[in-house]
Amino acid sequence: MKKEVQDLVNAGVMLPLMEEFYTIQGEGFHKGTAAYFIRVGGCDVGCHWCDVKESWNADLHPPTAIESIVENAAKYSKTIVITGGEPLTWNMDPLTEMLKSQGMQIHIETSGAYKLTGTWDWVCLSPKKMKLPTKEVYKAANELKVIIFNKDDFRFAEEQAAKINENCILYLQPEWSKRDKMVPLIVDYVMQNPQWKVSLQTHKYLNIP
Ligand SMILES: C[S@@+](CC[C@H](N)C(=O)[O-])C[C@H]1O[C@@H](n2cnc3c(N)ncnc32)[C@H](O)[C@@H]1O
Ligand SMILES: Nc1nc2[nH]cc(C(=O)O)c2c(=O)[nH]1
Ligand code: SF4
Ligand SMILES: [Mg+2]
Repeated sequence: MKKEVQDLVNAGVMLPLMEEFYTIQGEGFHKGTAAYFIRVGGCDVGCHWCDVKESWNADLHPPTAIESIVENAAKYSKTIVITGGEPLTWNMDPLTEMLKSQGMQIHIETSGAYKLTGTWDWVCLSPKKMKLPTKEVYKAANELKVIIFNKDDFRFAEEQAAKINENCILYLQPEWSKRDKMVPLIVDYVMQNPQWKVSLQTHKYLNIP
């Protein structure tokens, strides 16, 4: 990548854009709501069950001016979800400022592993054991969404819930490939521990992006 472009990416005024699509938020608190998704490339958290591994290598995704990202988004929706990859790999201040100036509601899907940048109307924190969230993200999170791949993830979920702000809504979401095994355990767990709610990847059942 040319140095000029690299500098713009580092500043957050260009971002490696993997894909953008208008769909229904499938997961968590806003499931069922129409939203425009912006998927930014780049992630080195390394979840072995990640369902978008193609996003990891930022070099495979074209550096794109945030003006053009915002211009596209404005055609579709007032509700924007920034995801990835790990969006907090990059400085989210310029993108979120520009989306806000267009009056958009901006949500983020994040592992919280890097510095919290950007201004957000909704923060979905999905913490990962390999790279834990920063203190700031625990404070800012509106929902905590822990992925359940095995039984130890229930322990991890409680450990994360102990660190989160008191208004945060708590979700357990089955890892997709383990859903048949994990869903019954999650159902029992939520009935025993009703401070938690179930989140499913409903878009996968609906066969939409
Ligand atoms: C692909 S990640 C991108 C955003 C950010 N890197 C993160 O992990 O939160 C979007 C959401 O999908 C979840 N996810 C990824 N792979 C999954 C899988 N195989 N089963 C269930 N949820 C998954 C993540 O935990 C996260 O909540
Ligand atoms: N429909 C739909 N809802 C989603 N919620 C979080 C997603 C993500 O990959 O961040 C996602 C996604 O990829 N599609
Ligand atoms: S942090 Fe998110 S994008 Fe990165 S590997 Fe894990 S699930 Fe995938
Ligand atoms: Mg997804």
